[in-house]
Amino acid sequence: MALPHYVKMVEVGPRDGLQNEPALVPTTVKVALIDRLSATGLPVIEAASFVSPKWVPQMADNAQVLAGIARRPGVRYPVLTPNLQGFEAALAAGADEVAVFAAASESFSRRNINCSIAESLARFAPVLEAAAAAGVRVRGYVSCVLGCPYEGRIDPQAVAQVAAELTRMGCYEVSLGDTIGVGTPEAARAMIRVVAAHVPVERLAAHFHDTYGMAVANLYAVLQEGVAVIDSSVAGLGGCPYAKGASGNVASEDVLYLLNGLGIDTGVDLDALVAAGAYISEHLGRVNGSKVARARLAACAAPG
Ligand SMILES: CC(C)(COP(=O)([O-])OP(=O)([O-])OC[C@H]1O[C@@H](n2cnc3c(N)ncnc32)[C@H](O)[C@@H]1OP(=O)([O-])[O-])[C@@H](O)C(=O)NCCC(=O)NCCSC(=O)C[C@@](C)(O)CC(=O)[O-]
Repeated sequence: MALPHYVKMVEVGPRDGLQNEPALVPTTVKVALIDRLSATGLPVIEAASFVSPKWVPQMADNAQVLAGIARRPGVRYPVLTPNLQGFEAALAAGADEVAVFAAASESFSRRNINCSIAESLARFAPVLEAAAAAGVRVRGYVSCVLGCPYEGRIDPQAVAQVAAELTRMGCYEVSLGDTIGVGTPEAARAMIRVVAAHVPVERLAAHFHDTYGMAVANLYAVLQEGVAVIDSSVAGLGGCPYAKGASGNVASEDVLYLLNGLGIDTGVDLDALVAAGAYISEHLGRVNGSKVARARLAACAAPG
């Protein structure tokens, strides 16, 4: 299949990236990061999650984050909602889009949201109903699409079943998470082919973590299968609190460099994205997880 002409980049750093930070990141820093990201041309920035603060303390300031950001016209700011309680809180905080999150692995579902896959889907049903009534779009996630930290290999048919059910329930897009970043290109391609037999490929997103350094290669494989929505995290921030050892999402700067090199339009400015990643890396006091950003920053710092 020909490569897409346009890819929608979904920035998940402020949520997926920061949810795993051990020290609480000040709300003002989260807001400043999101505002820097929205100035880069990114069309979607996942801003927070409305989950139990006992489970993920880093996201406890979700409403303050939504209240603090300067919403840019044309940019969407989805938030994660695992149940109706989360949805109602998100709506009250002014969320314009939400995401529900399931898994293709029973063990991961239990560890992440304390219920089976079937129970999670049953919990999402009232969220989707309430969202439809409120005119709020809902995205769906499926975790562990290329491997599970507790069960190992995951059958692509299991991924397809959950993705198809989320679509049937009303999710406009389903994001497929390689939560622990164990995929390789042909496995990613094969998984997409199986899922795309049940859900149109235009409605699928790739959400790949870079634990084994394969994410960019995996993205190139699934772009060739027609996937045109990519989730990524500025400076490669993150990990998952319920997947020990999982590193961050693929870095947004690395994805953009790949897409620019392939001549695929995104509307995102690489220099502005590098600057946003430098800002948060400096705040967190950590090495920038994007190789592209490190190279660009080093080139800027070099004399002459
Ligand atoms: C789903 C629950 C809440 C179930 O947790 P539970 O303990 O089974 O829930 P419960 O309904 O029995 O409620 C227990 C307590 O939580 C409260 N509660 C209940 N719901 C909410 C809510 N929405 N917001 C705030 N508080 C809530 C509720 O009020 C109660 O409070 P208490 O009476 O004890 O004071 C919990 O397991 C949870 O919050 N899990 C979140 C886990 C999480 O955020 N994981 C990371 C995101 S997923 C991810 O990163 C993967 C992804 C999406 O990026 C894709 C990929 O890479 O694979």
